[in-house]
Amino acid sequence: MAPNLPEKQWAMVIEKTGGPVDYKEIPVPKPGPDEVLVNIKYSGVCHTDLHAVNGDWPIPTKLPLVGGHEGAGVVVARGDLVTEVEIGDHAGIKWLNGSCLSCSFCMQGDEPLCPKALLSGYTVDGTFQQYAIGKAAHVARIPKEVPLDGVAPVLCAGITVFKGLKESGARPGETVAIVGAGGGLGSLACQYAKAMGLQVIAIDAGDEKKKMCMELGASAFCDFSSSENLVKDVQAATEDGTGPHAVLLVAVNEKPFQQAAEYVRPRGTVVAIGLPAGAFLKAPVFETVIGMKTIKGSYVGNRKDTTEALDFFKRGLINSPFKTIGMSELQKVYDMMQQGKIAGRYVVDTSK
Ligand SMILES: NC(=O)c1ccc[n+]([C@@H]2O[C@H](COP(=O)([O-])OP(=O)(O)OC[C@H]3O[C@@H](n4cnc5c(N)ncnc54)[C@H](O)[C@@H]3O)[C@@H](O)[C@H]2O)c1
Ligand SMILES: [Zn+2]
Ligand SMILES: [Zn+2]
Repeated sequence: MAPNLPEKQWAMVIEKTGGPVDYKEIPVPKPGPDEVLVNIKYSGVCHTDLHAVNGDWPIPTKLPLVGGHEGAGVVVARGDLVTEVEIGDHAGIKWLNGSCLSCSFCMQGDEPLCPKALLSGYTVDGTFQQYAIGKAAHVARIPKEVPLDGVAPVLCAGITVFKGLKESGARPGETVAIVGAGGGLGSLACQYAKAMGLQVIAIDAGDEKKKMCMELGASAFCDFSSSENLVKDVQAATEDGTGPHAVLLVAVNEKPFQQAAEYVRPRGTVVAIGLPAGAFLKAPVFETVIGMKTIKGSYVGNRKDTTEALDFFKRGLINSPFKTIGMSELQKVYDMMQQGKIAGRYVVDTSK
């Protein structure tokens, strides 16, 4: 442990499921032998953090809990076994805090599927604190020339949509519908899709999100709140009217998970990423079979996806909007998120 580290730090903590989230002083954690301690400067706020507060999902969180899993900062201490990460390196703590690295999933680069995976801001404390712990093998290596506020949302939203687009099999020139395009994952998905040479149909609600999606490179916007027939509108937005080649579902609402298989093009792929509580996917068997459609899930990304997603950002290909707010005001972000009012991503500054 570096001698000049403080004993205490500021953090956002929930004591029980349902919140509230309190700004309080807690001890600075000490890294274990295979871990690093990162002085988090900025952390993005993902809808997953709100699911964790609300207890939406079938897996319980640890309690008390420090949420957050898009944390970007500077390595300030490391355990005795850590050789590949240096003090002073810029690093990111992402959703996958650690995995066993030796099970059959880890061995083939499917670390998110590891039965022993540690989840930041869920099963271990996350990044809504000034000093957070990550397994050295899993921390994201952030190039020094990259701004830590702007890169924070890449650490979950970016990696996840980048992986989802790869899983969709969509090729340059083809069309992808992004459902929930105005949110955190969606806004990054518009940019990654554009950078990959895909055409984007953005689906979300309201003029602010429409304007943002069009600026991010979408070629069409469908407003789910005012459309009388979304399936027809999405198909009509494609060149030959047969629907998009792929659909990325990043909305936090069950309805689009029951619609996407209807408007995806024959041979097309629906990729489910958003995790609305208690929701089910639905598809008409007849059209799915005779249209040879694929429906699949996609879950964050592995270490290689992380490096690649960060590299897109470093090359200046990803410029999704974010707003910065003091970490102590996290509850305000949750309130806006609950109401679907955030266009893009909020990033918290851990110094305030
Ligand atoms: N699979 C994964 O690996 C993974 C990773 C990160 C986040 N997630 C999940 O993805 C979801 C999205 O997270 P986020 O941070 O982008 O949330 P967000 O709140 O920023 O964005 C969600 C967007 O969906 C839009 N929306 C709501 N209903 C819709 C509908 N019927 N049609 C189209 N759009 C609709 C909202 O207006 C909003 O813009 C969350 O459930 C989160 O837990 C999954
Ligand atoms: Zn996330
Ligand atoms: Zn494993």
